[in-house]
Amino acid sequence: MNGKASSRGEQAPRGRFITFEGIDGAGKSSQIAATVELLRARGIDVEQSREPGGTPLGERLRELLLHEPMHLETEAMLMFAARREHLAARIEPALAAGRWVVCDRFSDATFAYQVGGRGLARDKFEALEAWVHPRLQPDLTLLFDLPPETAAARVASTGADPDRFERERRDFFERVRDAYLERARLAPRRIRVVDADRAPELIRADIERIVRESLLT
Ligand SMILES: Nc1ncnc2c1ncn2[C@@H]1O[C@H](COP(=O)(O)OP(=O)(O)OP(=O)(O)O)[C@@H](O)[C@H]1O
Ligand SMILES: Cc1cn([C@H]2C[C@H](O)[C@@H](COP(=O)(O)O)O2)c(=O)[nH]c1=O
Repeated sequence: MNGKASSRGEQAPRGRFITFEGIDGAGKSSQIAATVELLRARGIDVEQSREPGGTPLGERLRELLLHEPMHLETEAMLMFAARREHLAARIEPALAAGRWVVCDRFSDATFAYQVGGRGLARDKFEALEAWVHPRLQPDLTLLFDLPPETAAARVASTGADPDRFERERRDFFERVRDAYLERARLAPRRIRVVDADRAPELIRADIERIVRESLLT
């Protein structure tokens, strides 16, 4: 389970890939930390990462993506460029070595934000996804669902300068939320919708149960 190679040189079982998704301010960050802690307490070797980002190049692309105005297709392609690097440099090697990867966002975010929020053509998203990760999908995706006005109030309460996405209007986040829920309907076994409009302890308990039932039994 912990991904270390055995002394007899047997191949470690492939690690598991868990992603967290939701609109900005959904409350993923602290729940990701708690999930990583839960897995480590079980003796699982876990890498935590995020998108866009997760590699030195990906983090530089993140700076551009979050702060530099750009064409919608440029935005989608840069998201997938950062993802390609992330897969090659971190995700694939970790999974192959038996380590688990817990990642803040993956391609469901591109479907939600670029297709749903911005109106990118679906066939362009599908072509990029098929090119960059034709076979890989997360083993489990936790989709934090809540009304955009609640999420916006949470973002505002942090007092941090909002980035290019956080400055979007409520109707943008309504479309992003709808696209996430559509994606969840298309992959109900993989994408589990979590009611994020609740106290953190209740959300945490739900996530523990889902992770246990889906991946630890
Ligand atoms: N269940 C909750 N109830 C109320 N406030 C919460 C809850 N979860 C998180 N928050 C608060 O909301 C703010 C945003 O949370 P957090 O940074 O975890 O969201 P996020 O989903 O990671 O956001 P982003 O995607 O924008 O980085 C923080 O101030 C956090 O303390
Ligand atoms: C992976 C990915 C992300 N985004 C957007 C979503 C968020 O607004 C930012 C990332 O910041 P976070 O708050 O740290 O999650 O990027 C996107 O539009 N498309 C994507 O594929």
